[in-house]
Amino acid sequence: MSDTDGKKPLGLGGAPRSGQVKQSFSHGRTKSVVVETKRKRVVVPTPAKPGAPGAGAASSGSGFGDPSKRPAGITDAEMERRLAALRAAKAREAEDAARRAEEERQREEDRARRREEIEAKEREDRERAEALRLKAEEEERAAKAEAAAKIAAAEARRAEVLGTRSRSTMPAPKPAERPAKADAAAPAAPAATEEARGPAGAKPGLSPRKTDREKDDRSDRSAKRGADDGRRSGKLTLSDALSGESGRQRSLAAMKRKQEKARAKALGLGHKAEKQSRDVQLPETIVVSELANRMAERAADVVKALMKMGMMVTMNQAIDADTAELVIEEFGHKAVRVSDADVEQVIDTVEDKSEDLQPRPPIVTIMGHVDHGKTSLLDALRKTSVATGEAGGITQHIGAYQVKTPNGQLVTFLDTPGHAAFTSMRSRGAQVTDIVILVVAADDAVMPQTVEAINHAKAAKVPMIVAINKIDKHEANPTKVRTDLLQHEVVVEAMSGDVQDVEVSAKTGLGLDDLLEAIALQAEVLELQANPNRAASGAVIEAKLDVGRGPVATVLVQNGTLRKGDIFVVGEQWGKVRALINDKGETITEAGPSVPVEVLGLSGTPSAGDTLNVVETEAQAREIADYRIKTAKDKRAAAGAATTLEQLMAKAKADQSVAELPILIKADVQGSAEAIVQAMEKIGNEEVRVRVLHSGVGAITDTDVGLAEASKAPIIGFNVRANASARQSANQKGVEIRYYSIIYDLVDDIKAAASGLLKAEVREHFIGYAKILEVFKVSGVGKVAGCLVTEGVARRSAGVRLLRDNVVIHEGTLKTLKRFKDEVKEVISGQECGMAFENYEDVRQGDVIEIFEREEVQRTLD
Ligand SMILES: Nc1nc2c(ncn2[C@@H]2O[C@H](COP(=O)(O)OP(=O)(O)OP(=O)(O)O)[C@@H](O)[C@H]2O)c(=O)[nH]1
Repeated sequence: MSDTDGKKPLGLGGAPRSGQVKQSFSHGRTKSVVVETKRKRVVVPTPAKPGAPGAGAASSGSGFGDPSKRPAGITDAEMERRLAALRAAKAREAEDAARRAEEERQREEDRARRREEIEAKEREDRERAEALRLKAEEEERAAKAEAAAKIAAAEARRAEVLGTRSRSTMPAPKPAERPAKADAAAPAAPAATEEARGPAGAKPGLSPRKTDREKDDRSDRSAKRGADDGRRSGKLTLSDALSGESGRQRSLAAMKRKQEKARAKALGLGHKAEKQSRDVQLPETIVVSELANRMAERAADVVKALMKMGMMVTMNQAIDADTAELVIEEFGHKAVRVSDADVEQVIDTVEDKSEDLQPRPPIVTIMGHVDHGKTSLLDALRKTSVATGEAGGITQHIGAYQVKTPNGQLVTFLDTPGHAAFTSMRSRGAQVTDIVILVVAADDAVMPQTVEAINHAKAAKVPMIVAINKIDKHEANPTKVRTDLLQHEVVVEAMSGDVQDVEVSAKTGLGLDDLLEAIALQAEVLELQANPNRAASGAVIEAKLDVGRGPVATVLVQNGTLRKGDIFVVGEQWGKVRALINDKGETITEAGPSVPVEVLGLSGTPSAGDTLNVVETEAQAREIADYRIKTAKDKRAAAGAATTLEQLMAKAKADQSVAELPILIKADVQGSAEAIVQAMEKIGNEEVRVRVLHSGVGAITDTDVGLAEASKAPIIGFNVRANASARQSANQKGVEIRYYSIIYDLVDDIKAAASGLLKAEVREHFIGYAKILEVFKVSGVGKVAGCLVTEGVARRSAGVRLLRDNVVIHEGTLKTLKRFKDEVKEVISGQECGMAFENYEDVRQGDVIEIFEREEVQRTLD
């Protein structure tokens, strides 16, 4: 650098030397070009410093290391400063090198120490695993020896019994062979250890039962390592450590399983119990524990299986049938789908064989008009006096009693307050009566309720016996009763008919024996039989909630024998018979066919007419009851949807075929009831009418609600109210009860309701005409008619008719009504507009559009 011109900056490296050259081109153009020339690098040797190996390298290029070769233009002070900096740098370098060497040495020491530790640990693990293996093998040997001993003993016994049976037919292991086999397995593990060195090989506990896959994996690993095994011997990688660890655990578990298997084998004489495949009844939903129960599996296993399928459920949760079916298949069973209603199938409905049938007492219901002496007659038959204890002389309870005839036959009497219970029982399918006794007072005549009773008996196809009561009275006229009955197609024997008639007096007891005889005769004709040796079934005659005894039901056993302790389902209730009490108030242990009993032990109060069925288990009973509650609820919800007057009207509007308004009328007196019925009959025309389903006198009862529910009719109460239970059931069933005290209000309301059933009248108003002048085709809209409104007004919302030569071609609505470019609501006469029809394209020039509006006018009944 001594030859520098002094303008160039000072640098350590051989900086390029540069100069400018002026180039000349044609037309006088010139260009200055910078030319750089690189100097040859001069290496200046510098004295090497002891202990600083890199010192020589640092001096290369500049010659600063040698103060005698100072570059030109450098002051002494500058030179000194540079040399000092150079020395300091060299010293730092030397220090760093020394530190690195020391660190390297320490790391080497650490590595050696860790290697030793790992090797020691591996040794220890190997020893422990070996000990465990030996212990397990020892136990296994013992178990096998035990099993073999048992097998040998069994074999000996069998040989003793059979005499000829050869030992060779039984592949029983000889006790001596077993330990040998077990020993043979032992060297296999060390061999594996040899084969795969390091942690993978450190699995002396690996059972010889290891699967092929595992063996393959292991050999794969060994092969992979192959070449560097020597180099990496004694090293423990994380994956090796983990796999070694899990391998050991698996081995222990495998050994345990093996031991258990050996033990089970020994106990079962070498045969594992065959897994049983079951048919599992599967309803629409099932609780996990119940599913496990039906499969005879552990609930925990079922929960586990469900978890594997991705369903996190507990054993008390319900799962759907599809999921349950998968689980059932998983466990190797067969699912048998049953619908919810199938729960009822457990009820024994098998027809009795004729040889199992035995005669049973007839069940007799006494019916008749009020005060004709029903209760008195029953009392006289029972020789008790229930009638005298009754408030106001009206029968207030439902009962069933058994009476013995003079010739020793039993007759079961049902005492019902009129016909409601009889009908309600029949409507529930509980046809409990075999014979109806129609009581007609000889001093009176055939009355409305007598006729009702006749109709009920005829509808139920139950034979009748006419008891002409109060024959003791001097004004009694039995012949009139007989002739009256003729009008109602009841021809008694005295009138050469086939209906038995007996003249009786409940007061004096006259003719009672004849009546019982007539019953016996009728029963004989009916050949009443039942099978007492089967699960009982019966009908609820009455049920109540007794303060002391809980829910109590009077049940008439119809078939089978009901016993104390029987589990049953009755309507929506279920229970276990805690006690049976007969009609005399005595506790009995069993009740056969036709025996009325009070049943204690119910879960709740059933309804009259409900059927009682004995089932096998409590679970079944509960399941059926739950199912019935659910279906009843659904039914109520469905029924509740259309029984108010408003709903009925709405429904009628939606369904134009309905033109009848059904109602039930209850009034305080007969006169009012009749007046209301007549007024109702006058409401309506040829399109609608009011239909009185039933009219009666007295409070609104459960029976009325039941009838109203069935016919989806409202109940009209005129100066009467519903009793508490009727109110409750009306609420439950969604039956509307309306109270009135002024007949005109009632008539007006019903008229309004019936008017709602009338179809609304549709009136059409013509509003304008438009003539099509031209037809355009507009993309996205279709054909648009360019029109002139010639008369009235064209309205967007109005109806339109297309007329061609005064013939209606199309009727519909407008898709668009435009005035110039704008969509408008209305265009008046004299203006031009564009119209397009909804879903219609065939418009032509010269066609006329008729525009009209429709109005619905609600009609009312006059
Ligand atoms: N003289 C006479 N009176 C009788 C006879 N049977 C019933 N009575 C009377 O008739 C009235 C009505 O008798 P009940 O047995 O209560 O009549 P019921 O048909 O059961 O009446 P309800 O319970 O209201 O349906 C009572 O006052 C009885 O004493 C009879 O054979 N002769």
